[in-house]
Amino acid sequence: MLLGAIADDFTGASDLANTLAKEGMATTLFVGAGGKAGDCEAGVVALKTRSIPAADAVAQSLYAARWLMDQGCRQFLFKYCSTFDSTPHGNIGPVTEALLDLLGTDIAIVCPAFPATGRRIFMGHLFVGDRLLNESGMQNHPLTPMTDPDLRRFLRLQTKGEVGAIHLDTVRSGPEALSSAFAAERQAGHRLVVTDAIDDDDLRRIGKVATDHRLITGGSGIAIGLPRNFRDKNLLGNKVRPLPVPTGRGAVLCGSCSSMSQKQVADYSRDNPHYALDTGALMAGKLTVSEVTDWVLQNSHANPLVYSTADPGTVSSAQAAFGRDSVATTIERFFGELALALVDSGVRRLVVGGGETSGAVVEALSVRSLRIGAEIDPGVPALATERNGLLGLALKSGNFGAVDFFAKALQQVGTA
Ligand SMILES: Nc1ncnc2c1ncn2[C@@H]1O[C@H](COP(=O)(O)OP(=O)(O)O)[C@@H](O)[C@H]1O
Ligand SMILES: O=C(O)[C@H](O)C(=O)COP(=O)(O)O
Repeated sequence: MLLGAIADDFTGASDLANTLAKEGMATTLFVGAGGKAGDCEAGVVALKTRSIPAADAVAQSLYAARWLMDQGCRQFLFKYCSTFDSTPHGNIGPVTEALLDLLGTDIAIVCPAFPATGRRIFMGHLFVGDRLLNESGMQNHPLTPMTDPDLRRFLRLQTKGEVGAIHLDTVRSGPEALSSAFAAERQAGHRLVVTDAIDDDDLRRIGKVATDHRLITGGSGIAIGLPRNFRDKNLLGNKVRPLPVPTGRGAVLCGSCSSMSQKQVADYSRDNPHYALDTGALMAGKLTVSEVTDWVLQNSHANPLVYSTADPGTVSSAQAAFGRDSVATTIERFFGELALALVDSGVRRLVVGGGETSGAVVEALSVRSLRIGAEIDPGVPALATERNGLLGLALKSGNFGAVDFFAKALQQVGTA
């Protein structure tokens, strides 16, 4: 294994694995660290650490990093959300600083840019499309409302040390100038450096200069230029293999409340059976997994949708009534148990919307690794794994995918 990545949620891990596979690295997505790595050139360890206490996120990330070091990795990538999903006391800073210490290195690029999905960084500020982060809808996220687009200022709330910055004009001034800028940041003691990028060429410029950086952090975009560095050193073996195709019934589970997920749920619901989870009934213990499982199986000929997706007002009301963390945990657990019941009842194609939701589903299925297939929409690949036979999955990041994503994904993760 050449490149080892640690992702703070499952859709993000899938998104990064997609980028690395598209750029020609034989990539495996691991559910947690440990066990046999098999024959891959890039390993992405999916964790569910984005919204847990920082100390726990650091411990789990260091365990994963040590496992990747044992697999022989030369370069390490800490992958978080392209919308920098975190909180003022969140985990991106502490995990990055702990990884710098473990890996014995003194600089980490901080670059969540992912232009293919509209995430761009200019003068240290994160844009989603033509909106600043705090006006993009991410300010309404149920767990990590993003209210400050200034990454340097926001990240500094989480770090021990000062946060540096390299702006677009330097990124575009050639490899020597960019290397010198990183050296200057090191000299200034800035171990985390927010680095501008507004298109894929910027990401490839940064990736090329970062060829010897032991640790890099960002969204999946920052990985675009990394496989080329390994190929230029004749380290890649053209090992990418096509994905096996499962056959069987499908279902869609969506716990994401993003603005795009709301559109996707509405679009899919027009032509397919759909079931909206009643959060109040769920919190009162009046809604059971078995009754929803029965409903899905009765409608399984039409690939039904089950969702908790709701508008920000509805989400806020539920959080006020039952507590943010309690609602989140209960809904995630419900989707995990539902997915397990469906797969063990013969469902062979599962499309999941939401990062935390996907983590709950994949962990409930107790699968150890997933293979990466073709990209369905930017940042979302088809995946395959084994549980009672071949299982096709798609783990959709909250705001990723076109409006018709669910129907498209069901067709691309297997056949009916
Ligand atoms: N109707 C709802 N009310 C409150 N919280 C919800 C609701 N539906 C989902 N959630 C919670 O919101 C969070 C959504 O996070 P996630 O699955 O990562 O979606 P995204 O990818 O959009 O960030 C999860 O913890 C989920 O359980
Ligand atoms: O947007 C990204 O970089 C990732 O794919 C991601 O982390 C999305 O997280 P979400 O919770 O699924 O929105």
